[in-house]
Amino acid sequence: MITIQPVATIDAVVTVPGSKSLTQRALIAAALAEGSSQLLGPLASEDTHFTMNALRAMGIACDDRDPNRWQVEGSGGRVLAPEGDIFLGNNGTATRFLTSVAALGQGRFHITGSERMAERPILPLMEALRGWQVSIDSDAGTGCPPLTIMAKGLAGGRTVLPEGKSSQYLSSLLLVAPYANAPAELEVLGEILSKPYVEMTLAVMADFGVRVEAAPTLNFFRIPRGSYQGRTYAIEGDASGASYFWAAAAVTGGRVTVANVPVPSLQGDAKLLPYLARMGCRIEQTEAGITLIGPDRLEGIEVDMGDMPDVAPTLAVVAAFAEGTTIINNIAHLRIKECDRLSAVVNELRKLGAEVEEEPARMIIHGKQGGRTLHGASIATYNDHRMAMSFAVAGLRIPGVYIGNPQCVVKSFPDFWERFARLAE
Ligand SMILES: O=C(O)C1=C[C@@H](OP(=O)(O)O)[C@@H](O)[C@H](O)C1
Ligand SMILES: C=C(OP(=O)(O)O)C(=O)O
Repeated sequence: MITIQPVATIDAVVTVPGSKSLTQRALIAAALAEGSSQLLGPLASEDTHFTMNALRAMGIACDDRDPNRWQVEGSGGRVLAPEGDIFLGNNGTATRFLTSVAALGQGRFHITGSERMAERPILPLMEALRGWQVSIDSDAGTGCPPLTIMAKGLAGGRTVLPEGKSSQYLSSLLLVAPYANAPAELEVLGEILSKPYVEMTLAVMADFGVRVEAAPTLNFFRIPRGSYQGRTYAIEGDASGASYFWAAAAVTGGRVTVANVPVPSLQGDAKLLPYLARMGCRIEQTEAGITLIGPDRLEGIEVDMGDMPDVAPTLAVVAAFAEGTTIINNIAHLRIKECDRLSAVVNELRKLGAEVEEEPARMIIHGKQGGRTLHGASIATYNDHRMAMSFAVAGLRIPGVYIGNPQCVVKSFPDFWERFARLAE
């Protein structure tokens, strides 16, 4: 349990660790590439170590002794079947991405994870891989991990990705498609949520030398055969991690500059900034970074967060301090994250005294008197790093906010609490 101390105001410059999404994509592209790669400014966290250790077990040499410069020796697309299980904890990105990487190999791969990962679906990805002649089964028949893959490479040709609530299925297929035995075509059914992550995947693939032909709607792709080329690759600071610091300025009427998230960014979560601007915050872009200046009075807004689920909890906490109502639409996919994040955010905001409505795919927050009616509470974090980090922001304004299981931030931001405490200095 950690106690958050309220602050009068904030004036700080912070840096954040490397992007989790970019680090994991770069690790995979580098692992499959011809030649070696250096990743500059990567994220060292529980999730990225799960990814790296799994790649090592598949025969890829990764050297992370220098925390700012990881070295990866590309295998040219060769993937070995490890003796034991590939355990990926509650890392949804790695579980989805490495399932397809395993399919490139030869032999049996067994992918497992935490109890929660066994509730996070992967069936649409399994079905699309079957379209490329991959033999893959969910051990319990639930369409969730653990999974067994009897790998013999990807046939390529045309396959269809059924509708699902994660863009990670699509990114996963795209990342490995250049290594199929024949040029690949991929059709995607239904609404695509979290689209900027797909654009990020295409950008990283292009940076490592593979260009994909993509329909503007992202529902059809042609992927040529090819291979990634090893390179030196600089990773942006994590925009989702930065959101807690910008939110801190928003709720305290203070000022926070995040030094290492560029705008424009490859990360869709940087688009939280225009939403915070609509709530009344001022955004300034200077050589020092992106500065957010909180207003005297935050206004409620209506937003679609289908494209940026990871910062929906951040916005929800800020909304509790606004005057008027905030409606966050299109967030059904929050229910299959580290926890059911839609319910979790609603429950914990209510503990702080906020009036919140929960619907299947949206959340309505009635900000009363600019947060002056809120009070402290012990916040449960459901072993979800984003619950811990977003509710910490509330504690900067209201006394008596305690965050349970604070160490869950190791998933994406191991030294979050040290950096957060420095806001008060
Ligand atoms: O591709 C990625 O790196 C991610 C995609 C998103 O997941 P969904 O596509 O499942 O929404 C996001 O929530 C996750 O943290 C990272
Ligand atoms: C949803 C997340 O991650 P993943 O899906 O990779 O577990 C997250 O980091 O918020």
